[in-house]
Amino acid sequence: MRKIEHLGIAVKDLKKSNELFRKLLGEAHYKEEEVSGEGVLTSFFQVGDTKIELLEATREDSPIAKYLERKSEGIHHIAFDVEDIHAEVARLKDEGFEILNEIPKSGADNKLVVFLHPKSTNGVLVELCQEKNN
Ligand SMILES: C[C@@H](C(=O)O)C(=O)SCCNC(=O)CCNC(=O)[C@H](O)C(C)(C)COP(=O)(O)OP(=O)(O)OC[C@H]1O[C@@H](n2cnc3c(N)ncnc32)[C@H](O)[C@@H]1OP(=O)(O)O
Ligand SMILES: [Co+2]
Repeated sequence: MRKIEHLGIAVKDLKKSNELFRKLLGEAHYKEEEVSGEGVLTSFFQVGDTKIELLEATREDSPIAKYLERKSEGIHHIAFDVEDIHAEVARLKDEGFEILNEIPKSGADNKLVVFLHPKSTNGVLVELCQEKNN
């Protein structure tokens, strides 16, 4: 794990939250991107060498919609940058973590992503991400 790539925050209204986080961070988001496979519309803010990812649900069965039903807005996941996602998945599986998708899927911002079940990580949803073209 090289660094915290981003923190994911579940929000109800991306437009309003973009404005709120612009005020908070002093700089606007640098991109919005829909990831249809995950049922989310994301927006990214650069903070030093890491990022904040805001996530709004785009459909009822989106993980973000389910999360907001059960809990409230707030930190949804922590994402770590990894050099070799397949090697990390194998290592973490060996260590007994529950991998939600062993085959990396397409995330936002040109990344391959894998999630670990929060039940195996002290209640924190963990995302691994690897830059697609490295
Ligand atoms: C675009 C991409 C990117 O960055 O590139 C993204 O981030 S996409 C981000 C959106 N995509 C994802 O999150 C994909 C991975 N997530 C999932 O597969 C799912 O959301 C799960 C994490 C498995 C949760 O789904 P579901 O609630 O249906 O599952 P379940 O019944 O197995 O487990 C339910 C238990 O997990 C807890 N739980 C659910 N979501 C949680 C979260 N984000 N953080 C911590 N705990 C969480 C529930 O409160 C419940 O706890 P109790 O049992 O104690 O009540
Ligand atoms: Co994420």
